Amino acid sequence: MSASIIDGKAVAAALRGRIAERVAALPFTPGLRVVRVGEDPASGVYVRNKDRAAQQAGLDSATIQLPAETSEAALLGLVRQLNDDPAVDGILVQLPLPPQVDPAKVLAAINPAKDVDGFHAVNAGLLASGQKGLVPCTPKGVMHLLKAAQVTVAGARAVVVGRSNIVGKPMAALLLAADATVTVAHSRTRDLASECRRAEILVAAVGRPEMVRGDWIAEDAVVIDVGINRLPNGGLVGDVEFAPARERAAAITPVPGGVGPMTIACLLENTVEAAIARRG
Ligand SMILES: Nc1nc(=O)c2c([nH]1)NC[C@@H]1CN(c3ccc(C(=O)N[C@@H](CCC(=O)O)C(=O)O)cc3)C=[N+]21
Repeated sequence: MSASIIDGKAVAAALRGRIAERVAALPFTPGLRVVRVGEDPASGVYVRNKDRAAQQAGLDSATIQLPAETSEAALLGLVRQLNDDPAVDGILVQLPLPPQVDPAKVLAAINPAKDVDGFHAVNAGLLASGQKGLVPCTPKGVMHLLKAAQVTVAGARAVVVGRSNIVGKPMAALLLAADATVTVAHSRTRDLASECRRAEILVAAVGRPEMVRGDWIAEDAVVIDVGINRLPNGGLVGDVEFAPARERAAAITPVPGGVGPMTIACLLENTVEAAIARRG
C-alpha cells in the first residue's frame, strides 16, 4: 500500500483563509513583532514566509532585525518595550540566539499573554496542566493536520520521537489531552526501532535527516514528520526516510509542504487568539 499524502500546504492555506476572515471581522488589527538577532540562515525562509502570510491575513506584522552583536541587555530592553506596546499582541524572538544572549532569560522576559511561540514557562505549565494558554505553533499545527486527515487520536498509540520544549514535550501534552496513549522516545531510548513500530501515530521531531527508517513504520500508521533538514547538496529532507515509510504507512506528511506551513499558520492563529484574549 502507498500512503496518502497529508498536504500541509493546502491545510495551512485553508487555515490562513479562516484566520483572514476572523481578522477582517475584528474591530482592531492584531499586531505581531518578530525579533531576529543576526542572520541564522535556517531562520531566513521562515521569517520571509511568515511576513508574507501575516500580511495576507491582514495582521500588522513586522520583523525587527538586530545586529548579531546585540547585547542581552539591549534585547531584554526591546522585549520590555514590546510588552508595554498596546498595539503589539504577539512577540516572537527567533531562535537560535547568538552566544552572548541567554535564550532562557529572553523567553522569560516576554509577557506570557503575548508569547505567541508558547515557549514561556507559564504557557508550558498551562498546557501541561490542561489549562488554556498559548500553545507552541508546530505541535498545534500537527493537531490541525491530524484533524484534517480525519485521524482518530482518542485511544490511539502515539509515539513522539524527540523531547524538546519546542516540539516533543508540548506535542506529547496535546496528544494526551486528545486521549491518545503517548510514548515519548528520544536519543537515549533503548531500541527506538521497536518503540516506533508500535506507533499507530508516529511524530518524528528529532532534527536528524532520515533518522527514522522506513522499516520502523507500522503497517497503516499515520506518520507526521516535523523535521526540516537542509542537506549539503541544498535539498530538504525530513526526520523520516520518506519513500519506504510511504510504502507502509496509511498517511504521511511530506517535507517540504507538510508541518512547516502549519507552523506559520498557527503563529497567525496564536496572534489572533492572543489579541482577542488581551483586548477582550
Ligand atoms: N522562536 C522561534 N519560533 C519558531 O517557530 C522558529 C524559530 N524560532 N526559529 C527557526 C525555526 C524554523 N521554523 C520554520 C517554520 C516553518 C518553515 C516552513 O514553512 N517550511 C516550508 C518551506 C521550507 C523551505 O523551502 O525551506 C516547508 O516545510 O514546506 C520552516 C522553518 C520555525 N522556527
